[in-house]
Amino acid sequence: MSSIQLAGIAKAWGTSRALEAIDLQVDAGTFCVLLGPSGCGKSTTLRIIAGLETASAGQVLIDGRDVTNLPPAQRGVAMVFQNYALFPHLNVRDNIGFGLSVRKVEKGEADKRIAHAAELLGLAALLDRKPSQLSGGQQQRVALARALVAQARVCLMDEPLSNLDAQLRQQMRTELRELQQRLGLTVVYVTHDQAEAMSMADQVVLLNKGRIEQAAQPRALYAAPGTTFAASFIGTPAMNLLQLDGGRIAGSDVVASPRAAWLGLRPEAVGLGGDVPATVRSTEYLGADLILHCDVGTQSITVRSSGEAQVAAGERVRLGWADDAMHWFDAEGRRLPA
Ligand SMILES: Nc1ncnc2c1ncn2[C@@H]1O[C@H](COP(=O)(O)OP(=O)(O)OP(=O)(O)O)[C@@H](O)[C@H]1O
Repeated sequence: MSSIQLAGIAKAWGTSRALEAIDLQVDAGTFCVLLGPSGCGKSTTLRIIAGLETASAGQVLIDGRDVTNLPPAQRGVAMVFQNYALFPHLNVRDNIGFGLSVRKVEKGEADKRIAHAAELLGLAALLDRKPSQLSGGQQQRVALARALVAQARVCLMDEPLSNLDAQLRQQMRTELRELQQRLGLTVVYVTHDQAEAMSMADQVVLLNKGRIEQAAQPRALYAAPGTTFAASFIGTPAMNLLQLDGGRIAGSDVVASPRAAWLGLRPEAVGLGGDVPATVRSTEYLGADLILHCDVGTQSITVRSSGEAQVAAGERVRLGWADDAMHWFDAEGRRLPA
């Protein structure tokens, strides 16, 4: 098993800075997700770990060994891309084994590894097919099998599920996570989908404009976002951020904290029945849940209520929340202690 460490990694193209001061520890055998909006530097970070991009400053260590100046092939990492990068003219067997023949792994050994990976990923019956005869999910598994036969202990994945439909994506998330745990792989996985990140990761690294905004276990990130950016990026619907004005929710009489600039409330932490008057602007019925978009003073607040609740747009309601459901942030968006 291999750990990964990034120390002071920076990357610039000319005057445009893509990454600054990235310090990161990925423990051996864990699943680390790089998460963030488009352009925040996720792929660049991954490519620097892989050796496909050189850092402008800083060091990459794999298992304590400085690999900063080593070419990709000598780093012991495998990579799975969004488009799978399969060869259309080769069958599944040869696609899986491609890297082995390049590295002159002996045929008997190569066949054994291919058979094992195919078995593990449910591809054994498909070895003679061409990629065009496979579903998206099967192609994704072939790309994964190719990474596995390389026997790299570090697997780097750049949005590997983004070409799959929602249902298959869900299924592959579970499969990938199980496989990673079973084989004890160290995985660094790039996505912009926070639900994917939260459901798969041991550690979520949230990036914003080339810096680490917060790195934490999914539960810790959800329970105590360190900034308003993290608060609004994680969770569906997103956390409500209510602007405060002189210790009250702006435009209302509702008393909040005099020292904070923002009050954060998760939609599921707000309930019907309380003493905060609100007007329902619109509703979204989702079966199990009813999402209410309400106005409190001049602020908008989203409430996740039970699907059984009978509330319609235009209604006046009263909302409430527990004291410990309140998150406070200062004017710069930094979390304040409760
Ligand atoms: N080869 C390059 N030359 C110049 N700028 C680049 C290059 N590659 C990436 N960038 C810039 O670096 C920043 C980070 O890019 P990166 O691809 O790492 O973002 P990302 O978070 O993976 O985004 P996305 O989710 O859209 O793929 C962006 O501003 C991007 O425009």
